[in-house]
Amino acid sequence: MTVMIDGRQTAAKIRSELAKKAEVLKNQGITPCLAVILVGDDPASQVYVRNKKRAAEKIGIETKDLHLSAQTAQSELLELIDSLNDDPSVHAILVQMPLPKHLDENEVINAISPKKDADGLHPKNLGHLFMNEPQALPCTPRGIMVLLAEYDIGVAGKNVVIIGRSNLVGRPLAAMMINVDATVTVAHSKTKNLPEIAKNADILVVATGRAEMVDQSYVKKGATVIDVGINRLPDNHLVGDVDQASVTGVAAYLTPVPGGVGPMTIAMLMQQTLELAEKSK
Ligand SMILES: Nc1nc2c(c(=O)[nH]1)N[C@@H](CN(C=O)c1ccc(C(=O)N[C@@H](CCC(=O)O)C(=O)O)cc1)CN2
Ligand SMILES: [Mg+2]
Repeated sequence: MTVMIDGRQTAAKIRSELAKKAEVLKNQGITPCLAVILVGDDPASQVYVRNKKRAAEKIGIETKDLHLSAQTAQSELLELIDSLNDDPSVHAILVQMPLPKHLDENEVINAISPKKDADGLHPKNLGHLFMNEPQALPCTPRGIMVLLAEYDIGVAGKNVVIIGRSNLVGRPLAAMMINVDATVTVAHSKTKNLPEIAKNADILVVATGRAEMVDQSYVKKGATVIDVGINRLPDNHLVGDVDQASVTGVAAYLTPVPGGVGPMTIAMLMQQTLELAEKSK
């Protein structure tokens, strides 16, 4: 039997706790505020930004909506970030990724004050994570750790295989897993014998960006499978990086797409915004 991990329900529970925290902050004279920067008109990014703003509103977090044209120059974006860094009414800043190709994402992330780093992607915050003294954390991997805890899936001493080495997911997740005593393998597109390596995992995290790539030949019986992928098929339906039908019955736990990791990313962004607002006191 495979238990489907309900990210929607877990995220909703977290959001209702966060609404109470936001109320407490407001009573202390702090209105938490998240600045959301979107450059260009990528349809998926527009949906994510809209969902983030909606979630913030419901919790009682103010948002500053900064939508820039796809032709925005790097210098203009950096100036905007500078002004938000200096604005005491803004507690958290996020730049929706990916940015248009002409922009340098690393330089942009580096420009955000680490104290207002809603996504936990600034090199200083990643450094804190690597030293196991976490400050702001990347939202998707943090959401995965919370989901595992919610379902009492132990991590210490487990073999964790992460397929994908992005700065957004794979690399920070590896650090988080090491910090709680997992044995971690990070695999990627150049990894040899990938199914064999994946089959060694007690917890398999798939963030390849390739629709339904991972089937049951990658999964050990009884493993936990976390699907980070979001792929829209030509018929408009959404699938993950895991072939869910193939893995069902083999995995003990599986995150669905949609409704698994995605909603947790947004809940963690809200949590981090409140934490940054709290620390600004
Ligand atoms: N600055 C950032 N950019 C990006 C991040 C990020 O964490 N910070 N992650 C992804 C996109 N993303 C948030 O930005 C994100 C993606 C998907 C979901 C989500 O809730 N997905 C739903 C399905 C939504 C749909 O119907 O399309 C689900 O999985 O159930 C939330 C956040 C890249 N960029
Ligand atoms: Mg670029």
